[in-house]
Amino acid sequence: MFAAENGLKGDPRLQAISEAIRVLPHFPKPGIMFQDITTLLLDHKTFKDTVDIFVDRYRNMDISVVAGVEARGFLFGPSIALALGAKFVPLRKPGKLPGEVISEAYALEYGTDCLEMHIGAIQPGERALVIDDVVATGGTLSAAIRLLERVGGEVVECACVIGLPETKGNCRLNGKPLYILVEPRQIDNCC
Ligand SMILES: O=P(O)(O)OC[C@H]1O[C@H](OP(=O)(O)OP(=O)(O)O)[C@H](O)[C@@H]1O
Ligand SMILES: Nc1ncnc2[nH]cnc12
Repeated sequence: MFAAENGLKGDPRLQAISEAIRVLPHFPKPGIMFQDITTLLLDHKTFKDTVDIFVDRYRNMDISVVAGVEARGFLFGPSIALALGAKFVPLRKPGKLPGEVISEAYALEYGTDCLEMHIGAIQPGERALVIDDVVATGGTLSAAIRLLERVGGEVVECACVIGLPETKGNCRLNGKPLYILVEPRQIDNCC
């Protein structure tokens, strides 16, 4: 669900967040409209508003785990975790975590990728929020949900700053709710 349809209708922070995201056409390959959140991070107020919206939403949901998806989920997740009094668990690409891991493969547009999580990072029954910058097909978040559920975690919700149109239907999010702040803008400065 989009934040604007869920209590934040007309909230000027959402428009500011949308406008702070740079849209770069044809990155990393032709035809992709890349949603670049690094420009949002340059704007302290808007960056803080982004984190605060998530913190306000999850403050009273008894979340003890914030799981961030590599790489850009790492930019938002730790701040949210600290504000909630929760632990932060990194979900990393293959071969990056030094300890014993469990892995979940997922489909990309072309080929597959994989996310890994340290065994022992979360305990059965812990309530988790999964955070990333963008959801497009939902494949990445679905793998994240599977990882957490394999060790008995309860995924309360997945949260993203941006939801691409492909998100509609949410069919690949394993039945878990998805909370999105803004839709992508189509273009900034084309070609
Ligand atoms: O919903 P999906 O279709 O799965 O796509 C969303 C994922 O794609 C991007 O990461 P990317 O795979 O580019 O990895 P990176 O952050 O390591 O560059 C983005 O940060 C999400 O994690
Ligand atoms: N258009 C896009 N911009 C940024 N990250 C993405 N991940 C998948 N599609 C993306």
